[in-house]
Amino acid sequence: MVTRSPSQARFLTKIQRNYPDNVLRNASDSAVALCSTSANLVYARHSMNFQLILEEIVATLRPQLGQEGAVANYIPALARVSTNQFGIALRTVDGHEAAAGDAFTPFSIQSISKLFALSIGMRLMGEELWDRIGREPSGNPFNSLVQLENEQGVPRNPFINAGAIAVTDRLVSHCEGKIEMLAQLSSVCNEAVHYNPEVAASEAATGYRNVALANFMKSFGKIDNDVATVLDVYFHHCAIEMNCLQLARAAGYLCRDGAHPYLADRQVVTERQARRINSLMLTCGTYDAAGEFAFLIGLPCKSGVGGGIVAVVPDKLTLCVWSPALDSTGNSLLGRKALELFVARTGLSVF
Ligand SMILES: NC(=O)CC[C@H](N)C(=O)O
Repeated sequence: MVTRSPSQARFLTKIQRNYPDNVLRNASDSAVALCSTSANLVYARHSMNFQLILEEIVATLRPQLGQEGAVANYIPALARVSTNQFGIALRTVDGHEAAAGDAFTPFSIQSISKLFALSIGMRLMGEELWDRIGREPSGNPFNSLVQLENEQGVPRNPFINAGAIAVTDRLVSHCEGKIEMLAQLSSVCNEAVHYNPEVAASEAATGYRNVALANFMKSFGKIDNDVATVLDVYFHHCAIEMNCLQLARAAGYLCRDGAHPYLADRQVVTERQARRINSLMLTCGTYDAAGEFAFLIGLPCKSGVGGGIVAVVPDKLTLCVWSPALDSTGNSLLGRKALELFVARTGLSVF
């Protein structure tokens, strides 16, 4: 007799509802896609070989490497990264994995860390976290100052720089921010992860806008701790290095209702919190391109200027794609194209 925790049982019921014949749980690299017709909803079985799909995406996009976009050169340590790289990896709810291209090359996770900082903040503080941080898309670049003045130092959402600095301030009040982040990430991706000290130092040396954002919020009484301390933690979070597969694993709790990707009986966040994080990723996770991402891809996504994008297919899988050349909104150009191809090829989208 298998014993299951309430969260595991809830999760299993949900999966069985979505997949009546349990194909996803039983077949190694197959999945079931929920298809709709104009008349009614039907469950259609597609045999999906995810490894093959990822390899096809790499083959399609590799010829476009280095043609368009630019690396984030406002952080000197990132300006040296070769644009000639592309990786993609995924992990399904039942732990099957696929990886292609440069999926094992470590890169700077940058703003993808905002996703994990938010998760830690929600776990530690619950609703209280929202006293000083909004939940609306900003419609402005990720490092913009303009809205803060009108909105009395309350950032629009936790995924722009001002919002993540505000989250980091709350973390500094509740825990050892740097240590907690590494502990959390190492736990959810099942191996040790590290900061790149050179990238952290490079950010600190040139992070004038972040210094301005933090001081501006402090002037409104919205930052409790010493600004330099908060920014030191924030810069270190951005400077964590991981590869595509590690990130696909680490974000796994977001496609399994908050349940830890590796540890039975352990929630990373609650089911409701996981749903809310996914909602914020969809509406705010790619800055002022969030509308375009929702329109073209329709998945909760979180990007970073290192060129990584994490995407969630709720109840099914988490995906990470990486290519360093960015578009004008700071999102990976080929990363976005890869996600478009993945959704077109698999039909896996929340819509
Ligand atoms: N969008 C990003 O990835 C921005 C993160 C970067 N470290 C910054 O603070 O500007």
